[in-house]
Amino acid sequence: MTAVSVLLGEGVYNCKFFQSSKENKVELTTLPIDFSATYKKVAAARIVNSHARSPKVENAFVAMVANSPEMKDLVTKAKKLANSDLPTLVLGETGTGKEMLSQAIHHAGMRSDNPFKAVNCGALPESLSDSILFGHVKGSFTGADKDHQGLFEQASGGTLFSDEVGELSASIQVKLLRALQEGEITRVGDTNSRKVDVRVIAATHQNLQQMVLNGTFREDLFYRLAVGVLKIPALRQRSADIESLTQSVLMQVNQQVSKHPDFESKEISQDGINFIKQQTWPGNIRELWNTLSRAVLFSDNKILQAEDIKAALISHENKASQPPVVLSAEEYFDLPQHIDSIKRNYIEAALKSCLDSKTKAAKMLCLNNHQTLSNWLKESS
Ligand SMILES: Nc1ncnc2c1ncn2[C@@H]1O[C@H](COP(=O)(O)OP(=O)(O)OP(=O)(O)O)[C@@H](O)[C@H]1O
Repeated sequence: MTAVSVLLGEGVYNCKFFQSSKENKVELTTLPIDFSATYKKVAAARIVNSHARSPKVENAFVAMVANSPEMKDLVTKAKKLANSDLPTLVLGETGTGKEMLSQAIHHAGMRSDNPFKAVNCGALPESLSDSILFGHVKGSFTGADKDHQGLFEQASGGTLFSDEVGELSASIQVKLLRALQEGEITRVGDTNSRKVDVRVIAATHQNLQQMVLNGTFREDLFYRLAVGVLKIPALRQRSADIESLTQSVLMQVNQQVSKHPDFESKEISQDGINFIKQQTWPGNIRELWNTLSRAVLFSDNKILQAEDIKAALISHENKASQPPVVLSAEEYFDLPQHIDSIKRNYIEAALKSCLDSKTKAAKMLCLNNHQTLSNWLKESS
């Protein structure tokens, strides 16, 4: 009779099989089944799922309000991704919580003891982006008076959150691809490359797939980044979150201003919450946060009412400042030209205050991306 026994090796899946018989005693044997291929996926799924419910993971996500079915589903996926160490792409409009979600993934995962570094690729000065991301060696350019570690090296063992990844120039896209593919970077001016072990979580409010089609974003980089994809819904698409988000943000705003000598903790009425629910919030949770901060600061009411929120809304103020339009029946008014001139004025003002950063100016004007801003500018000139 032949008995087969399984001996577990160092890893969970390293198995050796022995068979014993009177004739041959005990000998190493092979089985016509690839156990590791069959059970590895099941075991891995079990590990990821049990990890996804651990206290460490729950703590990492505790501050994220997620009551709506869309957000619950998203957070469940994010918890699984946290332990997978896969490159992750977080999509969502401005202010929806892309950085907060990425931080939670980092803190829930196995890299949590190492740094979380964040970079806004849209705000990187063209001439320094290479050095900021990948570092430089002394003397590589004017002002490089000592060796400098880039963010990739600073995030060693941890996570690099690359916000507005669609803004990276073609040459930096190539270097990022190499860092992801080979795990290697080269400092500016260096002849040797260095190994890096960094998880990249990229984020964007842009349509990267469209950018791939337009030829402005590398297809190979897109597929490298878009392994785990998480799309955060806009605030107006998750009304079930608005009340708890409002309460959570209000609590944090109260905490922030609590050191002020005249501080009085504020609450919000149901009427105030209903008003918040009716707004479209193009700036999402960040806009809600800023609006509530202004309302807490300016209102004399201990319980914030709808009119307090209305008064604190920037967009409402803008609308209120428009004069009423009066036109007579025989009058002609060139509305397209008027709209063009409004567009041009606002874009120029935004570019000026954002020091010519098209991405920031587009964000300021609640446009989808810098390309929309460029198109509008071209059309209105
Ligand atoms: N689900 C949430 N629960 C509680 N607070 C949130 C949530 N999502 C976002 N916030 C808060 O909203 C603000 C904006 O979030 P965050 O900076 O992560 O957005 P973002 O999408 O990365 O913005 P941007 O596109 O401008 O970079 C932060 O103050 C954050 O703490």
